[in-house]
Amino acid sequence: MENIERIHHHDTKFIDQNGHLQTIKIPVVQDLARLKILPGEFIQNPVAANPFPSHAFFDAIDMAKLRTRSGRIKELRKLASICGEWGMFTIRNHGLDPRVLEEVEQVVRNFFELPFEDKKSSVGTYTDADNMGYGRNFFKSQHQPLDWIDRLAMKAAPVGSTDALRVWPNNPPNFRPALENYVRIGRQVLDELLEALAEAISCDTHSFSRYFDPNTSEINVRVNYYPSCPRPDVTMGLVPHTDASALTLLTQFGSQNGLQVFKDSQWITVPWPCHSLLVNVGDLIEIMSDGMLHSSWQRAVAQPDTGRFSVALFYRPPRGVEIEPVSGGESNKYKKVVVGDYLDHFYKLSPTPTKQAIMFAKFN
Ligand SMILES: O=C(O)CCC(=O)C(=O)O
Ligand SMILES: [Fe+2]
Repeated sequence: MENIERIHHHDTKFIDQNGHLQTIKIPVVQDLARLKILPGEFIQNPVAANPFPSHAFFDAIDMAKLRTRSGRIKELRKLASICGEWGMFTIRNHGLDPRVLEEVEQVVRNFFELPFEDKKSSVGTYTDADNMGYGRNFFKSQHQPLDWIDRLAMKAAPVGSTDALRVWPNNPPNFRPALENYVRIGRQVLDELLEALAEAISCDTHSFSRYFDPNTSEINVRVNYYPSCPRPDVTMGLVPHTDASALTLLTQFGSQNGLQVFKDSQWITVPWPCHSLLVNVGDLIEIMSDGMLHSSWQRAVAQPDTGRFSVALFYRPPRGVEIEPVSGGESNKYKKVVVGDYLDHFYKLSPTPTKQAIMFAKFN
């Protein structure tokens, strides 16, 4: 009993099957980790966690080479090959100063080190199920197994989109400037990669970038914290999913073996070093590229003796934009979709046991 009193709870809001807004209390994983407790709601069935890192390796895309006339073609070939195989790739020489990422790590750690009540008051409350703020998100029903994760989510673009909601922590005070710095430079990197990816599959340079607008495109920031877990073999850090973005830029720290991708009929640990950048292809690029690029089916596993953090920037065109697959021949495999319609469909359906949401944009 004594232990139970020391576990705080997130008030998690979700829309139930009847369309009603519900609130449920979900234990704060950081507290469970401190007490080394794994309640039954966290047990995933069937247990599919594969904590064994495989020997996979892929080389990082060298953005300095992409920026040279002589190196670009070769690097684009490498990009097409790695991205085609994995639905994701790592980058180096991207120009994002390591100090920017160090500051992100610092403020994220400082935030999670605050006592629960201070974390809560730092972020404030949010009143609907829009997945923003500190707590648990993407929750569907009381019967859903819980993931071993605490999260913090904010909208960084369009600028001012969450100013009315108090979802940016005000403690530590430099949290928002540090993250916004990462977003500002991260966006430049992603804009470059949108063009490179289009060229890599022999399409017009602007095939993907033309849907983005500096003033209205969206960037959501998600900080994922997977505290050390007493039973990583029976639970999951984050259930399998694709990202509902065009591209997602990620960095991670604390540990590096948490992210897995489903490839060649098995889950493989992504070869992604701490403090480096990973770019993940989301469903919207799969649609825009008419399936020539595919979004990765990914998940995160918890780890026994170390906590892990990842910070993800989800980049996508404005909700009202209609994206049209590049034409690859006689007939397209994917349909035109309005971004907002796709997102509504995606979040209504998720989580799914297999890669399903994308069928919404596919012929047959
Ligand atoms: O923690 C990670 O490495 C991945 C997180 C992720 O897939 C997500 O936030 O969508
Ligand atoms: Fe993801």
